[in-house]
Amino acid sequence: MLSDEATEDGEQLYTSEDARWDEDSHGEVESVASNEHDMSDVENEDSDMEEIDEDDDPTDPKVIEEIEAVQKVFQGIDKHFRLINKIGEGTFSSVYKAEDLRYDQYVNTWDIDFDGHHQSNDNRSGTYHRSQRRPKYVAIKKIYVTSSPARIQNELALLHDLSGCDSVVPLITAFRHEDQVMAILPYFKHADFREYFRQLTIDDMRYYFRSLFSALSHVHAHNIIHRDIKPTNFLYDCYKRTGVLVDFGLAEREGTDSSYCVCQSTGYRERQSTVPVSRGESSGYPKNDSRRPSKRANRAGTRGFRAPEVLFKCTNQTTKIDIWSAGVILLTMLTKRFPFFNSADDVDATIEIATIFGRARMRQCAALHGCVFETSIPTISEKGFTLEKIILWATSRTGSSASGTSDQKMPPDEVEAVRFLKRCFDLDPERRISANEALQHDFLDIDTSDTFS
Ligand SMILES: Nc1ncnc2c1ncn2[C@@H]1O[C@H](COP(=O)(O)OP(=O)(O)OP(=O)(O)O)[C@@H](O)[C@H]1O
Repeated sequence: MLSDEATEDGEQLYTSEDARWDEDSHGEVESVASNEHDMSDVENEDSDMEEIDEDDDPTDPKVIEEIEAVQKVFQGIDKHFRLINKIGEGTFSSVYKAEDLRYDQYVNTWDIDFDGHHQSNDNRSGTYHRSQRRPKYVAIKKIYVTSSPARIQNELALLHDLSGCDSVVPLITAFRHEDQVMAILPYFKHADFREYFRQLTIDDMRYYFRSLFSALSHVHAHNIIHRDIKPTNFLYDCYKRTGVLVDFGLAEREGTDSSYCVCQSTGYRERQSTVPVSRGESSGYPKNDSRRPSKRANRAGTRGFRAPEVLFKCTNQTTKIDIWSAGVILLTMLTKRFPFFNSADDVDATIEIATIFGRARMRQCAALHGCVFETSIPTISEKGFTLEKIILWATSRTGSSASGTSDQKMPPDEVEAVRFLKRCFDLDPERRISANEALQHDFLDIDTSDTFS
């Protein structure tokens, strides 16, 4: 559990179980820090130059001002962290890169680059002095005061519960001053998705999704829905071929916000499958429909990544909504188009999905959640298009009848990727592949022993 602790600076802090910021733990910390180190064990580290990064050079006067403001609010933070630059800004937070100045004084179980195995055998702590190693970086996520306390508490509690998986960001600690809250996370070096997604080979995609689905499998095993799977929330290192899932600001425990939806009723799917898919338009609508309460469901997420059941306001959403969003990332890579779906609202988003999947399947999907799908938009055909066709179109590999050419054939590894994509894009969440099943799929059947960690 997270608990309130007072620091030497008199701030009220939340501390996680590794007792970071908890001054009571300093007895142990001192003994850890005083362990002797075999210099030969840290030789490799010594030779590492301090990483120089474009992130490390704040030139924008606004950012410098912001960093000063943060230090003013959190008096004494500069003794713990050297704020370096702003590295991210989202709807709910600003994220700063900082050097962890007191790394050596704590047990750093969160550190996947933990240097313990480089130490002599009798050094159980695996820590050594600052001067003998590379600087350790953290990401400080300053959550905007507009987020409700319950939402902030939820994000921190979920992060805390999810610790222990290399592909999910661990929470080092968190602290609060009045209405200001900061979460301290390990810093993950990653590339901007827009800079690399067009260059990825099918093999690269296998590694990306193996890592992403490992994270999802861990999150879903805890019955947690992330709700905001998108490229900026999966920090991927193309060189190491591993990624880390971040941003649990919209995440929720499955079932928290749910109520009965017709998709749960026994035999409903069977009855649905006997409904003729090519029904004509409905015979009419109630003239005065204003007294019927509107359907309410959690729609949190990012446009373009919402699953159809979210768009149809299913009141019993499951972890499968994350699988759909992961599918959107794969479609983006295969088509080399970002953002692939670009609708401004949920109606347009439904139209975009319907253009691919066609009216017949959209009608069935809508009916599954007690909705009716009808449209007179001529570009939405009854059958839609295959995903192969969409990908070939987007990558200019289709033929034209005018020139008498036919579509190019996809290589077998791409066909396998599309087969996997179809499983992520099952319109019925119950039939959609789960994260665990995905890890067993041929597309993700790779040897990850050659990935760096
Ligand atoms: N641990 C980290 N290491 C490195 N960079 C990070 C880390 N955490 C976050 N970032 C950067 O900060 C950005 C914003 O972080 P995050 O998604 O947690 O905030 P947010 O306010 O919820 O964003 P959004 O509104 O986009 O969902 C990320 O896209 C990433 O570039």
